[in-house]
Amino acid sequence: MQKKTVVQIKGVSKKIGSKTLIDNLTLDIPAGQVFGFLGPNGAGKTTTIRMMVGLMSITQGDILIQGSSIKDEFEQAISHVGAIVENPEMYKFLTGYQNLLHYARMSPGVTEQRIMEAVERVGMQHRIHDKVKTYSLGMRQRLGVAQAILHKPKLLILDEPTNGLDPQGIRELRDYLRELSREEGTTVFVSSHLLSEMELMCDTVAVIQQGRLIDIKELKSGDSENELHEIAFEVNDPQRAKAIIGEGRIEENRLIVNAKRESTPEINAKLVMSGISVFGIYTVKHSLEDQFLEITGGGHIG
Ligand SMILES: Nc1ncnc2c1ncn2[C@@H]1O[C@H](COP(=O)(O)OP(=O)(O)OP(=O)(O)O)[C@@H](O)[C@H]1O
Repeated sequence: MQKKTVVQIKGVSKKIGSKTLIDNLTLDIPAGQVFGFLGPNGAGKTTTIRMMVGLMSITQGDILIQGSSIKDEFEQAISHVGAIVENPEMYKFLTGYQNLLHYARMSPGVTEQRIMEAVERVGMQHRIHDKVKTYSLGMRQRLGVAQAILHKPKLLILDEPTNGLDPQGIRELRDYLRELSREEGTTVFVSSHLLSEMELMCDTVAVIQQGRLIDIKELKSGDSENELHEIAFEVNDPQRAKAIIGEGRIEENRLIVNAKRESTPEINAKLVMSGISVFGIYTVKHSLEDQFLEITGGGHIG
């Protein structure tokens, strides 16, 4: 079955003066996913997002949202979008709820019931009647997301949502974004320069660098047990170790095997029982991380 597509970025380029910020970017974002947009600082993530929400003009190409062109049918296209691109403006001396009520009055059809539903989606029901000035960064962000989803958009766009959050905050963000995509069928598009966060949050990741799309990867969400890792066994006789295991590659005094983490003890036992001395066992690198570091040159990331 063909996947339904919410966003089609079609051959988009952005030029400012003689500088090409985005270079012929083509990308389909399937419905119902948490889709990651990954790239080092300055790769062009924010520029792309600005074009997706009409904050910046498109030099060449087009972006369709639910089939409507952001260039030619802006009102129609943007009606499907909720976004936090820059920091959302909130009135600090009003409560979270009063802020949402204020926005709801500007969006036709948003009922008080929907406001509370959005509040629950981001887990803010216990603090929603407190003043915004008492909120932590994470809570302000939740309020921003609640505001962005009030009108039940098909697409929620968040630019670097994990910036400034602690690990607990990132976990909570991941949980409610996943729930949002599951419960309301919202497609979530998040940008980040951190692969580790994208891996935890996203179903698919598109990698960009210097304004160009360089890779798209589907991630096996929540299935880390079945993921293959490169596991290195530091041994006295790597040639013989390879013959015993029947696979792997040799690097100096190590045999490196591509295997699930759970098979480590089994491989180790096989080696030891065949008289091989094992001095150390460690996971070399995650393959996606490997690729990402290779592609982006490593130094710029996070
Ligand atoms: N208005 C502008 N005029 C000229 N160059 C710009 C403009 N806006 C952005 N750039 C440049 O375009 C490139 C992409 O910037 P962009 O902000 O989209 O990157 P990013 O991937 O979002 O990175 P970051 O995570 O650092 O925000 C950068 O080199 C930036 O300096």
